Amino acid sequence: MVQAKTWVLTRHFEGFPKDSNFELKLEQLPEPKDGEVLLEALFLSVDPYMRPFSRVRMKEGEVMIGTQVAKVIQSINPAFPVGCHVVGRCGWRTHTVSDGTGLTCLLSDWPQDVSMSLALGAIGMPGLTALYGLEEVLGLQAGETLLVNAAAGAVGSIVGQIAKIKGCRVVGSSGSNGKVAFLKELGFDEAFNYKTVNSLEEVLMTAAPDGYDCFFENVGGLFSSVAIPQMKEFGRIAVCGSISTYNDTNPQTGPYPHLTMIFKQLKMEGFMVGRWEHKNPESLRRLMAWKREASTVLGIKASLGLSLCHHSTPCSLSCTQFSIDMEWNVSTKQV
Ligand SMILES: NC(=O)C1=CN([C@@H]2O[C@H](COP(=O)(O)OP(=O)(O)OC[C@H]3O[C@@H](n4cnc5c(N)ncnc54)[C@H](OP(=O)(O)O)[C@@H]3O)[C@@H](O)[C@H]2O)C=CC1
Ligand SMILES: CCCCC/C=C\CC(=O)/C=C/C=C/C=C/[C@@H](O)CCCC(=O)O
Repeated sequence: MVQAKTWVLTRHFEGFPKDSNFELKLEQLPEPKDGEVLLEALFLSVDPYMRPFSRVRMKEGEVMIGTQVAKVIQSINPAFPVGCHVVGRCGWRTHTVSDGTGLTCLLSDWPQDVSMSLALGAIGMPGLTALYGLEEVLGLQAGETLLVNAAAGAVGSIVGQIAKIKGCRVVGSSGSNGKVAFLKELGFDEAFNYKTVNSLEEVLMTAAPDGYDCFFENVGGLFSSVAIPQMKEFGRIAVCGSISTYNDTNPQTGPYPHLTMIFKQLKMEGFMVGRWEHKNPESLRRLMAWKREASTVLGIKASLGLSLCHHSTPCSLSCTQFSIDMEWNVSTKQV
């Protein structure tokens, strides 16, 4: 009988998540029955969406939500034979008995020299979010100028790279000089540290004096208020995330964008990556093809072992994220 280690959300987050929000619990798993598989987690994902999602979708005492790459170690389900690798919404746990619901096999020809951790990053949900935001929401065209914030993150870094592949001019913001250097390495035309600039407005204007055709919005709040007036007439904004507001205990208020949106005739559309799930198999192949065409393109490791920022491990960019070490100790310090 297998014993799973699970991380349980003991208390809903108030402000920034803390170690004390979680408790390690052991769970005896039953033997898999007909149609079931036993999974062993290899890579675990931590994404910003878990903060707002957990608040509305979870009860205290439940295993923390999250996606993982897992290996099938026992199977009575022909769709998932022993040894195959899957992506599944199993939550923060080492082992899972699953009837196959919500499991997706990794691309059958996943190359040996590409870490499967990318199935949680560039060639997984964050990569798909970048692709759909650019193609389905913004309809980004060659020659256009794109702004993306949280640009060194799992989504933003792919947004910038795909936009460059499409022949666009890309401006990205991030919160450290190390991340700015990383964005330059990825081929961003302009990158700046929003925490140290004297004037966000000035730096956005200097980076794109004629304004922005498209804005891939990950941050919300103050950044958004300053960026929206920098759009060109008929500019398009894809609202992917609002990470600067997820830990707020009191909602942020204005300035509100309505007047700028009217005068500049802007389009702003929120989206969730799941809207285009039917396109995922083909889209994942496209992301993998880009990754294979040029080793630097989309070459960001999602996570190694169970360390959970989306850069390489150890992360040289000082991301403040959750991490869970190989002994399954959870921590919210920098990784
Ligand atoms: N709509 C959808 O379907 C999806 C939306 N998302 C959203 O996309 C966004 C990016 O996600 P992802 O790339 O996975 O995230 P990552 O965890 O990879 O990166 C997040 C980065 O956001 C920046 N950030 C954090 N707090 C703040 C803040 N208060 N103000 C400004 N920036 C901040 C930090 O970078 P820095 O140091 O540069 O500030 C941080 O590293 C999130 O908003 C997420 O919710 C993600 C997946 C799907
Ligand atoms: C309920 C409030 C939602 C607010 C939206 C917040 C942020 C946007 C965002 O980050 C959306 C992310 C979507 C991620 C989807 C992930 C799926 O692949 C799996 C999620 C299901 C799960 O983990 O159980």
